[in-house]
Amino acid sequence: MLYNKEKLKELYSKFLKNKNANFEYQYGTAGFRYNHTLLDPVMFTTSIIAGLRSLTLGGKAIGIMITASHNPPQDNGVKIVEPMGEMLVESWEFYSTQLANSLQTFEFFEKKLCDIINVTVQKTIIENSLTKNDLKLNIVLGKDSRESSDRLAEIVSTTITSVFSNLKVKVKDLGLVTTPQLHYLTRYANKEEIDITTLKLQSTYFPHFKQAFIELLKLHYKEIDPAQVRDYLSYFPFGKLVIDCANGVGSYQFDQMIKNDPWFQSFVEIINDKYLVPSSLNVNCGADYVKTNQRLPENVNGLLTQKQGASLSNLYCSFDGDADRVVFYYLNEMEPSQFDDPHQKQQFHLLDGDKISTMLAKFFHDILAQAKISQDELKLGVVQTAYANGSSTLYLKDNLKIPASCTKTGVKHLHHEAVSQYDIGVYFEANGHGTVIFSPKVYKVIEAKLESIHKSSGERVPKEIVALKTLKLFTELINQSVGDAISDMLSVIAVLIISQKNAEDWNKEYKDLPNRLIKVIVDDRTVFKTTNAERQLVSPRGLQEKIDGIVAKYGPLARSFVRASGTEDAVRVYAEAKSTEEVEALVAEVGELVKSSSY
Ligand SMILES: CC(=O)N[C@H]1[C@@H](OP(=O)(O)O)O[C@H](CO)[C@@H](O)[C@@H]1O
Ligand SMILES: [Mg+2]
Repeated sequence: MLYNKEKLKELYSKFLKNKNANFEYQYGTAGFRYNHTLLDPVMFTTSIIAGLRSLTLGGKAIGIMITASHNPPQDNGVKIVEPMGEMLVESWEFYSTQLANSLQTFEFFEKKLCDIINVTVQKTIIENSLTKNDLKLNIVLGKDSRESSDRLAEIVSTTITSVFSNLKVKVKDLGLVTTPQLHYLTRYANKEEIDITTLKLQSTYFPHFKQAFIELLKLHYKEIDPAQVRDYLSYFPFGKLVIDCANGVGSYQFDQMIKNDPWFQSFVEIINDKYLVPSSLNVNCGADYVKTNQRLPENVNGLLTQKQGASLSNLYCSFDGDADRVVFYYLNEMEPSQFDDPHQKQQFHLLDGDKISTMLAKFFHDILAQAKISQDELKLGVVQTAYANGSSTLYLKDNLKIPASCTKTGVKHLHHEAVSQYDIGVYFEANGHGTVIFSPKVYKVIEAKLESIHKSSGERVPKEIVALKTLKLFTELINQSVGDAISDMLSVIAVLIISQKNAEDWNKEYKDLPNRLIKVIVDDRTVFKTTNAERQLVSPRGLQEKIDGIVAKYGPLARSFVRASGTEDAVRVYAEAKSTEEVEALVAEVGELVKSSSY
């Protein structure tokens, strides 16, 4: 038998004590995510599923992350990470949901477990003629800073080690890590085929990203003595980089990354870093707060920093609770004393996920041109969702002539589109969650070009070489497995420094249409079904026509759509229009329509 039946039964009783019999769990966009009091049973079943996934893949390391990202402090959640750092495959999301909802009696639960084992691990055993001795199970575990995270992590470790005590089991508990760090280390363990118990951020994640960032600066500012890293500061087109860490794990981890590095410390200021006070997580701060409310988080002081005798504006960014999202912003250059209200909107400029993706796309577009690589050789494209600002899509298509696709919400959809459609696929949700992926062809083209330049007549072609090396270093600086606030932040500032642009230059590329996103609570959100990358409702019947009728009143630039959230019990209404007044009126009208419909 693969599992220890006695232990399974014991833990079943232990973790099901607080089970709410009528509650239906769903592995959604971001795994299971609920109020923490509902999570003990689902932690138990999800740990078993993760264990089976590892066994099915011949002992490949599987990640488990305990987090509820930007949700309020009382929530928590769990998601499973595939060996190469990707999100769990869809068929296994289904098994996870099935097992979590089969807890009525122990017999029923065990039967369901055996059914899942039969179609998964058992197949691997037969196909590879394995014996029990060959079966290995490796789990890499991480958690965010919520109060309930310790308890939930304990359930995972206990379940894995007890239920599979008959097999060769290893669980590496990384403790407090960001979601992307967990993805990165899971991928690293499998790529390098190393014993998971030896995994350390200090020797992998931190040096990797720091190194790529510094190498990029050295490549572009050769005239400076590379030993004098401090000198590069004079090339920074902003004063300080102020990072709002949402009082979450990002503050702990970024602090670890730079703590022995006076150079990084000299241009970074971390605010909202109270990860040891879990009740403050995401409260009036963090990427979701800043993006949704389009205002500053708490604790931003001072707009300018004195550098080399000049006053330079600071650049700000906000991570979310598990540091897989980042948004940037800046303030007009005014002394703090001139502000009546530090939250005045007119002085606040948001640079969200759309601004990040368009900036990166433009940068890679220019780099490819400098490296003399055509669009036929390497296809560059951007993936967005319906929430992308209409101006960003027009800017990509009309100004930059870069293809842009639209997918359903949830990074797994964007990731899939980026991988299948493009060689360099830039994908970001408007909320700042995203990354860039580079196909194997990118690496081949870079190497082939570098080699042919070196061979050809000995003549140096510096601009082309610098462009090729820049591209190569960005494949390192970007965490390709998943959106990563730390890696994305370093990539953005690297682009700003290399192109010598400040936040205002960046923002000027296109002007966002005023937009608004609201939540409407309805009796049953599952009746809201969509098509066309979630931009149109097919159910409830007739509602889309009514929405179209309202939108038509607001002119050609106006847009509004309605969809059920995958992470909250609510329906989301998004609107954009040519003025703030119009967008407020439009979103209110569509919101009222949804609310007043008797669903
Ligand atoms: C409008 C919006 O921001 N939706 C978010 C939110 O999904 P919903 O399905 O809309 O609840 O959480 C997801 C997971 O973090 C994220 O991928 C997505 O972008
Ligand atoms: Mg997150």
